[in-house]
Amino acid sequence: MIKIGIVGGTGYTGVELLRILAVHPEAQVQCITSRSEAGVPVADMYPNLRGHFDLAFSEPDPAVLAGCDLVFFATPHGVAMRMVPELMAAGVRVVDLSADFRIKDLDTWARWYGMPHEAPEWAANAVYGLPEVARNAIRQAQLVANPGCYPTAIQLGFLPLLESGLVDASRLIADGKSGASGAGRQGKIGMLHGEVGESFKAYGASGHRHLPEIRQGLAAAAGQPVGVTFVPHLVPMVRGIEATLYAELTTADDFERLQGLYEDRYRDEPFVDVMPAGSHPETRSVRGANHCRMALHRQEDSKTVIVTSVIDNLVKGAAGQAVQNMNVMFGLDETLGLKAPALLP
Ligand SMILES: NC(=O)C1=CN([C@@H]2O[C@H](COP(=O)(O)OP(=O)(O)OC[C@H]3O[C@@H](n4cnc5c(N)ncnc54)[C@H](OP(=O)(O)O)[C@@H]3O)[C@@H](O)[C@H]2O)C=CC1
Ligand SMILES: CC(=O)N[C@@H](CCC(=O)OP(=O)(O)O)C(=O)O
Repeated sequence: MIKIGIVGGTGYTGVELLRILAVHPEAQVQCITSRSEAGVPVADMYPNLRGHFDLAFSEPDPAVLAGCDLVFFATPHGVAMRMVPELMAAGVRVVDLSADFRIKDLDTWARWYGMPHEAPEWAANAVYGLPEVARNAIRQAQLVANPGCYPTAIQLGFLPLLESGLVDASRLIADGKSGASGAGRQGKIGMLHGEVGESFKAYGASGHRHLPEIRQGLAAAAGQPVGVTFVPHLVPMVRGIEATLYAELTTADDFERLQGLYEDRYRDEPFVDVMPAGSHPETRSVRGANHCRMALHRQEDSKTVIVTSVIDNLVKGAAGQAVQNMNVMFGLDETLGLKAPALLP
């Protein structure tokens, strides 16, 4: 059994990790931290976990965490980078769900996250944990930076186009929509039901912190710098991300090849489903599941390829992908604990 610690267990991604790990046959959660709820039994706070966990939340204690095989950080940005060096020295493996280790250029990181990076050596060593791209590196990694939610849906949707060089990499557009759980569990006026319900808006249109992460991943796929416009939107639902992606084919004739290209690229990927061209993947088709579903579209004989891509932000966009990374790191079947289909309706 893999001995697991979770730092930041009371947030949405923390409780989603617990929901997935509760039925994972190789994982044993030993410690789950919360400073504000220390001493409270996990099942008192989250009744969906009654009968699954006999643990109480505890204060983060580096000595206890150092006794784990793997620690997940489900904390706000800036927390993991302060605690990870000590865990690395103790030989513990870490999957960080925050953005602390996702961006390699630390000046860029500091600009978007508003603080200097405090563990630059580990930022350089961390493996960006998108298994569909970096499976071999993840196997060996001591520190995995779990991708952000929008960047997961967007990178998976664009990858085959960029890897094949069939589109103009300088003019990509990603239109993202997320449910409110993407903003976490802390109280914020903008996330009240009365503010989010019956309404729909774009935000971060002049620049969102996921932009440099998306750009970094797409540039690696394209083998050249990319130009990408990303605009996120807040949708009155709890879970789910839908990304509608636009790219210009360099030759119009190539559209017919694209469906085969996508199917070939993801044929062996257990969590990526390429639907028939023209389908419209819905967020509810991935709700609670670790899948990314996508479909290709073209309007008449336009040179614009449209890809629609959906994930559950808390599963493939966070906790599910983190457990997928754990499975890869420990040489387990990658789908262990993640086989459940989506909840529908
Ligand atoms: N929500 C989503 O869809 C996604 C979120 N993420 C990322 O995952 C991380 C967690 O997100 P989410 O679960 O939504 O966040 P929440 O705000 O809901 O939860 C944060 C958790 O971290 C703990 N925490 C806060 N500050 C500290 C600290 N200084 N030291 C130790 N623990 C701390 C909190 O408990 P306490 O204060 O009691 O200690 C709480 O349990 C974030 O970095 C987020 O960006 C990634 C992908 C998707
Ligand atoms: C709806 C909403 O507010 N979403 C969050 C992104 C989700 C998130 O937590 O970001 P990471 O994936 O980087 O951790 C936002 O736009 O900041």
